[in-house]
Amino acid sequence: MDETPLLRAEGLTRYYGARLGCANVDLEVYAGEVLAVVGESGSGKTTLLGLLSTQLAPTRGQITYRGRDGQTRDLLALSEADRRMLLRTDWGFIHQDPREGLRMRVSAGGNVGERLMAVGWRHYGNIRGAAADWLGRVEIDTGRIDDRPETFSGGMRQRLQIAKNMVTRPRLVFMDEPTGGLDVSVQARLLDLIRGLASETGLAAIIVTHDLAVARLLSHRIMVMREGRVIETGLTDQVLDDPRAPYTQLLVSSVLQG
Ligand SMILES: Nc1ncnc2c1ncn2[C@@H]1O[C@H](COP(=O)(O)OP(=O)(O)OP(=O)(O)O)[C@@H](O)[C@H]1O
Repeated sequence: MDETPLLRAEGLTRYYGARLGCANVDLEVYAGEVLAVVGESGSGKTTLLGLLSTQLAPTRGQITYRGRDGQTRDLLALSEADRRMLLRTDWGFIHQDPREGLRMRVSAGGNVGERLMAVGWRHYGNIRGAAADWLGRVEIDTGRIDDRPETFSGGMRQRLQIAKNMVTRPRLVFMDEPTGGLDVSVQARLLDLIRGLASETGLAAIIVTHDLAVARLLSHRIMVMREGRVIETGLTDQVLDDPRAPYTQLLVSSVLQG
């Protein structure tokens, strides 16, 4: 692993008026590492993901990112155009609801191809070839390349959203409950797929989930949040097998009982 983190946040704090979203979050993510952010509803996970991906402005705090050129930059000082470029190339964002990450009336191939065109690909045959390749990798029949995602099942839509994000070979992917709202059997397949892609491509990922089983399966490190604050952080197996904070103990045991 590279010694400089890919992404580093210090003291990240966000208030919505008087209501706290999250407070004083410090974190680092290294290349090839999957970090899970877990916590109950309202603990600040989505807020944190929004802040880290620069879609939400912090009240306080700093975020730096190491680009492909090896330079570490202050994310909050980037121009809007540079931020947008990062989101299209170096980063991916997998929404819980695939409809937020896809254009439902554009063909599956068009959805994937669009992202390549945004980074300058022009040759139709190459774009279609890359789209077909990625559909295959996420186990969507390439015969469906001209179909719209509105004709796809929930699991297929989510796999298409993943293909769309992965086609530009991002270095960091943000995922917000990527398997939420899907049947358990569909979830299991999707988790396998994400795990395979992450280890194959050396991708770094920050995954927000309330599901400890998802965190266990996908992440190397875990961060537990409660009421906007980080309660505990560490290696996933260590934290889940031997939680230190009483709150984490409660979280882990309630899952075991459930
Ligand atoms: N747009 C907003 N305006 C006002 N308060 C907000 C807004 N978004 C989030 N909050 C508040 O910030 C806190 C953290 O919410 P957040 O959505 O980040 O939690 P979460 O852990 O992602 O929850 P969930 O799992 O339900 O999505 C909550 O108290 C929430 O009410």
